[in-house]
Amino acid sequence: MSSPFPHRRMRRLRAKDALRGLVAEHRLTTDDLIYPVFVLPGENAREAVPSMPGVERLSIDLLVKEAAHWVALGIKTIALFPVTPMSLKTECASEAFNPEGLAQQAMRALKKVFPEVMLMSDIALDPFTSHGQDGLLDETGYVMNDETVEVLIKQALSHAEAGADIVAPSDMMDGRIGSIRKALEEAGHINTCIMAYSAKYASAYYGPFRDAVGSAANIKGGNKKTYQMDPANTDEALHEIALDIEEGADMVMVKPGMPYLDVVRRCKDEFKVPTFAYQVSGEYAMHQAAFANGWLNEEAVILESLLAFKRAGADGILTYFAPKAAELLAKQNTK
Ligand SMILES: NCc1[nH]cc(CCC(=O)O)c1CC(=O)O
Ligand SMILES: [Mg+2]
Repeated sequence: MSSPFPHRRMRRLRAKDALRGLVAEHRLTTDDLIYPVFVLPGENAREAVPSMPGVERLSIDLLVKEAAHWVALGIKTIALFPVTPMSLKTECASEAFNPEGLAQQAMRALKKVFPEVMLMSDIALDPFTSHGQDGLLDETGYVMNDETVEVLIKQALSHAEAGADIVAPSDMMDGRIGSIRKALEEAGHINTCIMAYSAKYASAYYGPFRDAVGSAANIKGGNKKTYQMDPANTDEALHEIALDIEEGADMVMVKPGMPYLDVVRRCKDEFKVPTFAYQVSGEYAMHQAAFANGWLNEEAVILESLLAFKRAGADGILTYFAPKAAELLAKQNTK
């Protein structure tokens, strides 16, 4: 057999924009984006997050104002993360299910003005515990599973009542998806979706987020390794995901994102369910640092980084770049 050259020229299909477009296997659109935002108490409050340049924490009034811009850009889902004052944090995290809590109020305010925008809410106790862990502690400092799940159920119900379209448990307690699903059904919230943070790793990439919500300083024990996953494992991720699907998750998530795209791919191949990934705060921070130094081209790298998630099998991406990416996509489409 002679060599296939020159009949098979891989470069042939790369010669023109239109050809490349024709054979592109994956595409990023604004439909794929979920925008995580931080909510402050009070009014007319706007605070930068030093470790996340370009990200601002906003009080509800400003959040509603800014949301008009995001909606105009085509963003359809917003994930809310409340910043709880230290004075409201307790051992038992009861602020988590306060119907007048910050997340609950923010959801009602946004729903009123933008009924078509989907609201996703974080189910976990870390913004509300005085010790910064995602659950209730026993006397040794261990996060108690079943006791924590009882509180998560109340939190999820209060979010559904406040208008959450998607509740997203990010706590990594065992059995919480099944318990929350059952409670939602019993309360008549049959169409509230659950996006499970199923394969959530004990990652050092969450640092800037913990600055943003003010839980960094107070994490007792310093890490979350007794409930979040070991970065060494992937078979375990599939086991976690299988359980969450069985318990009633509508969508599953892998987190962090870029360093864990192998897990996204394995998840999609194995389960074929709606699969999401979170490009977390640390990933955002390192990109921004490189952009600020002129080391990477901001526009090209943002779109490439997000397209990589699609290629790995993600159906959507939580990203702090969402508005910027939407802007870039709009620009691309009018070219
Ligand atoms: N359970 C809370 C939660 N929900 C999302 C993130 C991280 C998001 C990010 O880093 O952007 C965290 C932090 C943590 O688990 O410590
Ligand atoms: Mg699990």
